[in-house]
Amino acid sequence: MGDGPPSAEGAAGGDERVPARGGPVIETRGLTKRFRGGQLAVDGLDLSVPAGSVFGFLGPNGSGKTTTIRMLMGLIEPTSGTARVLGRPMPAAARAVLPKVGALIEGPAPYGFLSGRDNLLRYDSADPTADPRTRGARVAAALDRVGLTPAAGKKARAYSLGMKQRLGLAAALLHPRDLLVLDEPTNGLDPQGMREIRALVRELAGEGTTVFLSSHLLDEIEQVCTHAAVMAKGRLVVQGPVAELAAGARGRLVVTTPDPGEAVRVLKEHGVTDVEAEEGRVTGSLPGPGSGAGASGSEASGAEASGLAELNAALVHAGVRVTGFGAERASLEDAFVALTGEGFDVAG
Ligand SMILES: Nc1ncnc2c1ncn2[C@@H]1O[C@H](COP(=O)(O)OP(=O)(O)OP(=O)(O)O)[C@@H](O)[C@H]1O
Repeated sequence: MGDGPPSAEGAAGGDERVPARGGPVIETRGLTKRFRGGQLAVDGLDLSVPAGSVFGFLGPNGSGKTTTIRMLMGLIEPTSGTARVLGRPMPAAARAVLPKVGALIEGPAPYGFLSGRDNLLRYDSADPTADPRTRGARVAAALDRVGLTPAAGKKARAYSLGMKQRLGLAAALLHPRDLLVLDEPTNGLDPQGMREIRALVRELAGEGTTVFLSSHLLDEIEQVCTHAAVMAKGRLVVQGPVAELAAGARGRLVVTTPDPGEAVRVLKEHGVTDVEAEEGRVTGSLPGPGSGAGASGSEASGAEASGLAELNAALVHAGVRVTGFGAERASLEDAFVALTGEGFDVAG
């Protein structure tokens, strides 16, 4: 807040390049923000968001997500580094880029004394490029899109948080957009509200809109995103397709047995770490692909499979009765923990 207005378009040399088809919709190089108090909120960020992706920007509270989004939208200037959105430099090209971007940042703030419909009419009329003759139809379509038609005439102050969030999305959807940027779109919503927003995001992505959404919820990213970047303390930990990120983490071994004590001993002897036993179920971290095995997902799982066979044989050889044996697929949370050495501890 109060970090100065975005500079006028053209200040950075009027670069007119448009992203190649399939090229990044958002691209940053060394993007850094140090606030006046000295707080380094974003530190040397290199982000690349492919066209057509649903890109999850993941990190615990305070990891720099909102600050990054504010720089991408030209709301604050970076301390150093560059950001390009839809192929144009930000904040220099903000006036040309922002009409093509729908954004929902820092929570919805409709006028409580106006109905949902009137909020959208007011919002649309503030847009000099919006044709007043088609305003009513545009607003009705946006309300319909987010499922607010039945509540369109209600004062926004009577809306639940989920309804306000949907109203914010409707405002972002008044015009067709190349990119949607949503900061914590499901924050504070109940499970039903979350499902509705996620379904909407999937629908929009299915129509070809690139969606960039921040979240501190790992399972949310796994459910809706094709790609993700993980932030911790202002720095990028990793980015890539979600399937690859999860595959990079080691799965967890699960053995079901009536002899848990013996199973624990044998597994530990064979290099399984972090072994835990509870009620006939023993779990542990697999000796992973890290040591010597190939780095790609398929090679790693090959190495993992042969390790599994040996562990199973060792258990049987030691006379441990095994009723179930296998590896649970690693989740994005496992990947995060493996990459940062920290739990993904979220306060809310
Ligand atoms: N205007 C500001 N002045 C000083 N420090 C700030 C400012 N805005 C954010 N910060 C600090 O920068 C860091 C990153 O904050 P940011 O809001 O970007 O994180 P976040 O990942 O979006 O977290 P949250 O989900 O809680 O918003 C935090 O330590 C925060 O206190």
